Amino acid sequence: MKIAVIGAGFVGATTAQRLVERNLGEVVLYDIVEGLPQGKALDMMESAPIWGFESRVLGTNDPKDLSGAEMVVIASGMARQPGMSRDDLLERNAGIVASVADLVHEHAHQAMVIVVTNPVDALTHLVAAKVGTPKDRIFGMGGILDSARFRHFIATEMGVAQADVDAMVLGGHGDDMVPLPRFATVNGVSIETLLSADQIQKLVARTRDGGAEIVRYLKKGSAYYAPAAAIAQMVESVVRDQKRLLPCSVWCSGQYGITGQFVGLPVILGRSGVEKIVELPLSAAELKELQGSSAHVAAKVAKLQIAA
Ligand SMILES: NC(=O)C1=CN([C@@H]2O[C@H](COP(=O)(O)OP(=O)(O)OC[C@H]3O[C@@H](n4cnc5c(N)ncnc54)[C@H](O)[C@@H]3O)[C@@H](O)[C@H]2O)C=CC1
Ligand SMILES: O=C([O-])CC(=O)C(=O)O
Repeated sequence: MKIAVIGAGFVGATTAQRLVERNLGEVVLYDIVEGLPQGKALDMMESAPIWGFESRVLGTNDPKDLSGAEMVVIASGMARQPGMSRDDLLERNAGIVASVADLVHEHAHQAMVIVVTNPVDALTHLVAAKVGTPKDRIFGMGGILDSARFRHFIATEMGVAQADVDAMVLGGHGDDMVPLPRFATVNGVSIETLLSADQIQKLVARTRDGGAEIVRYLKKGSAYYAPAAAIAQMVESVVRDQKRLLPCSVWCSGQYGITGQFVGLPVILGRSGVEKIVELPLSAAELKELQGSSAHVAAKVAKLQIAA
């Protein structure tokens, strides 16, 4: 499968690396900065004999190279700086993503699209509107990353294997995301029986702050190793038709009482894209939080004044 990654910055380039190292397809890494995607692609290809992968990555500044891509990952745009929220990126990144959406529409309008640029839920809405991608073939990345952070924090707090921890974070990928401790387990055992309410609340708060915590350390940008792993997991579920159950920002048409917008929900991802939105039996309080987070996304979308 030909997979285009748009934006050869920290997230885009690390994603390209993860995709080729897992032999998930032929990757085209596109950026507007001359030489940047070419240099990073050549560097990655020079690791192929050592690391032993056969997939190739082509770096380019020519939008024509996007032609024929079956999947497009959009990771172009500004990353936040300390003190900023993801929402503060809305106007700047909407302009960048809108111009990228025009390129995708022109060169790869049949492609399945994964949006990463923040604020991701609102910008997924923008791309869907501009490219005209069917709603089950476009989704945003946020929930897998937030869930991975929650899982990591639980594993670290308990001193157990990372692989034994499962957890789910729903809602918009922002400060009011909705971690669900009631659905978090260590090898099938609810964390509510293993940790105190106070410990769980601290893990939830650290998860909500997870992106900002990295920004405070890096000072000049945001996370990219875990984000790239999350994107690669989405791509792999589609390319290998794995039908993984993963939280992704998807178009809601009544699920969880939410209609006409993108927000993070559990979905089954397979070869045809979003094959099913899974409806969990949320408590009234969890549902209220999810709907509140989705109302926040809707307010951002309203600011973008996207033509219907
Ligand atoms: N959804 C999520 O969970 C996550 C989202 N992000 C977001 O991903 C985005 C990228 O982050 P980084 O890679 O760290 O930033 P970066 O600054 O390292 O890279 C951004 C790249 O986009 C390129 N670019 C700008 N305009 C472009 C255009 N019109 N066409 C093609 N390329 C263009 C830039 O030249 C740059 O190379 C940010 O908006 C960040 O907030 C980052 C991590 C997680
Ligand atoms: O925090 C940011 O701005 C980047 C991001 O979305 C994350 O790492 O969760």
